[in-house]
Amino acid sequence: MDHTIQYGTAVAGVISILAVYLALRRSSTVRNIPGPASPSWLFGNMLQLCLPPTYGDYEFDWQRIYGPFYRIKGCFGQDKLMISDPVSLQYILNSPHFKFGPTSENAIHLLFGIDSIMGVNAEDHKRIRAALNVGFTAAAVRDYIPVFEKAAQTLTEQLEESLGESINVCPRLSLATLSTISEVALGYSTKELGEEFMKNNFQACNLRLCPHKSLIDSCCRKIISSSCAAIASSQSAAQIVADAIGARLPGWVWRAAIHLPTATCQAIRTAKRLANELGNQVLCEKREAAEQGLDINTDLYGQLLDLHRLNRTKNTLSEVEIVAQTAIMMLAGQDTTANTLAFGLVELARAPEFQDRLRAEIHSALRASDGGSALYDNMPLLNAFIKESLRMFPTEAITDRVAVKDVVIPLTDSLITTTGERISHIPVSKGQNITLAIASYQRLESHWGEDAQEFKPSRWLDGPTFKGEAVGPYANLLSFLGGPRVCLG
Ligand code: HEM
Repeated sequence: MDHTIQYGTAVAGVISILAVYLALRRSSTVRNIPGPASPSWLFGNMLQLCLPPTYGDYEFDWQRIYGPFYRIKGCFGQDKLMISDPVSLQYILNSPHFKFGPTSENAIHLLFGIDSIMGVNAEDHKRIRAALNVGFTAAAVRDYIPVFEKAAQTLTEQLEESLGESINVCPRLSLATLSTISEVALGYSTKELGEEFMKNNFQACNLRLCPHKSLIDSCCRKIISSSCAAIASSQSAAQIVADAIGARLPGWVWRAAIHLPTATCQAIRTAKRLANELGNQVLCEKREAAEQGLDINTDLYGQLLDLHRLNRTKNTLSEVEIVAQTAIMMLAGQDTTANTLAFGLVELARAPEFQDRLRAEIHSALRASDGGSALYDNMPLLNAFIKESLRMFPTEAITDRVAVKDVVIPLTDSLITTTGERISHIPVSKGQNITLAIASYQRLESHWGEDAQEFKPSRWLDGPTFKGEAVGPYANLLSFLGGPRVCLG
């Protein structure tokens, strides 16, 4: 009898849990957001999103059909929200209720370290950003111009030497960006970085696990020309499933897995070791130089060390904290910048007339500068070209976030759910996976106009470029994201 009661209670319990689950499933707003049908339970819409023949083949169509806020299926039937609505994006990027998706978070910890600017959160993040900012103010960047010009000159000479030959510009652009970053951040030339570091940094940039690499991957499929073979996508269906499984594993499994004898784990371990050695070596040399009374305020690390030694502001970093930024500093800006330039060059090659006008503008500005640095802000065509390259080819085309608590996301315009309800806010539960669709946002016709899919620098010269909410730190673009974690560089 007792057993029958216990059995009955257990069955009633299971049925109640099931009923609550089904009720929640039914009432889940996310489930009722319209979106494309899922072709498979295993992959959901992920193959269409991540491996289309050309970037955006499905994504941009979905946006046209369902608007800037829709639902797709991830692997194993998971509901994901795809968001390109400017009001929602602005809200999410500035809200403390969202964090990196689990795969990005674990990859950041492994590759850049938990004490790097991308690995820390809340107050620590604010403090490290405030400290690093000395190297990224408008005045600091103006001081870097001779370094940028030297790198551009070297690259131009190399390209001129290979006139008439078919060459891959991507590794050269990558080398040029690494050399400028190394010089302005550490005061090191690429020669001083050493062969092993350089080789490993290129490899680490290309690791599929590298948070910036996955961004670049998703964007590279946009390139139709084979001239950028070096930055061709390395994603595959197996990797998409592996990422989905990895996202469900706790952090300790990731930390344990890094010791596996695979090529990827080996490359990550080496990248971290080399960055640590480099950071320590640079600080040691600067400490000695300062002790000899030399000025070390000539690059970012010198300034950070000087501020720490003299304790001039409350935002100083300890030597250990400065060293911990080396991996992110050397990786974050290299391929992001190089690939943006590569996409821009492809568009220039396609538009010889525009190329001629741009060249004329640059030559005239150089003549006006009379041997000094050209005034880049006074080159409207060049600035329009840069903005349009960033708009069309954001290196972070999509990026994932997770809600850390139940939260309500605002929308620009209301939408009608699959149950016929009109809603102007979307309630999402803690743990909800969200994809910030940056490339889609930057081609939103309601925001940028009917020609949003066209590469058209003139849009930046012909009056108002966009309608509605302004977002992002630069030119209303989200290529550098926004909010407290906006790109530092
Ligand atoms: C065209 C060039 C670049 C693009 C498109 C770009 C894009 C981005 C994006 C989208 C993020 C946000 C990542 C996320 O939170 O998911 C980011 C963060 C970051 N970027 Fe860049 N980046 C560029 C160049 C650089 C350069 C040159 C540097 C410095 C050397 C740099 C340093 C950083 C750092 C340190 C962060 C982390 C900021 C934080 O978490 O507070 N970036 N970048």
